[in-house]
Amino acid sequence: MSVRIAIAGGNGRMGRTLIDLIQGNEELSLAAVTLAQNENVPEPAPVSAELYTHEIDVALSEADVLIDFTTPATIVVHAQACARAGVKWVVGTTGLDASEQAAVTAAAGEVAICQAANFSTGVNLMLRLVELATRASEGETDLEVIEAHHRHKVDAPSGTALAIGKAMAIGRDIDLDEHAVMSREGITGARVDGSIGFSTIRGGDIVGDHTAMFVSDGERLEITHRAGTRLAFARGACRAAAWLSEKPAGLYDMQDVLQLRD
Ligand SMILES: NC(=O)C1=CN([C@@H]2O[C@H](COP(=O)(O)OP(=O)(O)OC[C@H]3O[C@@H](n4cnc5c(N)ncnc54)[C@H](OP(=O)(O)O)[C@@H]3O)[C@@H](O)[C@H]2O)C=CC1
Ligand SMILES: O=C(O)C1=N[C@H](C(=O)O)C[C@H](O)C1
Repeated sequence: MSVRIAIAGGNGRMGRTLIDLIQGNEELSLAAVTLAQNENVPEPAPVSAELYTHEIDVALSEADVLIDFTTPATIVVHAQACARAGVKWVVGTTGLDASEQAAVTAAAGEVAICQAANFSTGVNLMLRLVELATRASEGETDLEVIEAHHRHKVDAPSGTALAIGKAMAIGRDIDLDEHAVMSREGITGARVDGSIGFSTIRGGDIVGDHTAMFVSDGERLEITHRAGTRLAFARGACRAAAWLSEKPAGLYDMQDVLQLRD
């Protein structure tokens, strides 16, 4: 039996990529696609127009797992809807505030959820390498994260950049919020020792580039991941959906799916 998937945000960049991908997937079948209230079924529609709905509850009534790459503003409604319907949830949306994140965590008490800032295999391996490199680096090594994305991206730094910063903070045994420097401008003064700096680039159609830098006097290590296509994220999200279908309630991430934990 295939796992029945509802896709939220079917007209979005990730939503369209997922619709195409799921059609060739033997483990998953497409059960429903949601649209924002202001959106229409695309013409021509890539799948039967009957699969599209504006109502999340209608979509969930047909599905085992919701794959969701939409906006932070949808998170609370989708969290409550998944918990109510007993539908598992793959959450890729980034830029959540504390109350939106709390809604995800609360829903994980009812259903299995896989949440990741980045579903690509490469970035998840990179997160492990970053933690390892931070642990191995000297205390005076300066830690910096650079990310670049397409001109339409609305949140900064990217969720992945923040996840890289978190991996650095874990490796150094410090709190990211207390040590992050999100931007620099004007007479900033010299670099603060022990800080983790973030730099953001937005332009054109860049799918998603991330570099973790370990800079010390006399040498520099850079770990870079470049996504060439959104299929890298969509494949991971589909893998997470299939994996999740066997799991009890709880909050998981892509490290669990890829068995990258210690
Ligand atoms: N974790 C990961 O691996 C990845 C995460 N992302 C994240 O996923 C999110 C989406 O990215 P992307 O696809 O590029 O963005 P898009 O803006 O292309 O797609 C989002 C879509 O969701 C729609 N939408 C908004 N509200 C609802 C709703 N209530 N119900 C259904 N649809 C809704 C939007 O409509 P409208 O435009 O009318 O608001 C839009 O069509 C972002 O937060 C991004 O950072 C992206 C790639 C990979
Ligand atoms: O908005 C995007 O496009 C992406 N967002 C995610 C993020 O914020 O890290 C993942 C990927 O980099 C693409």
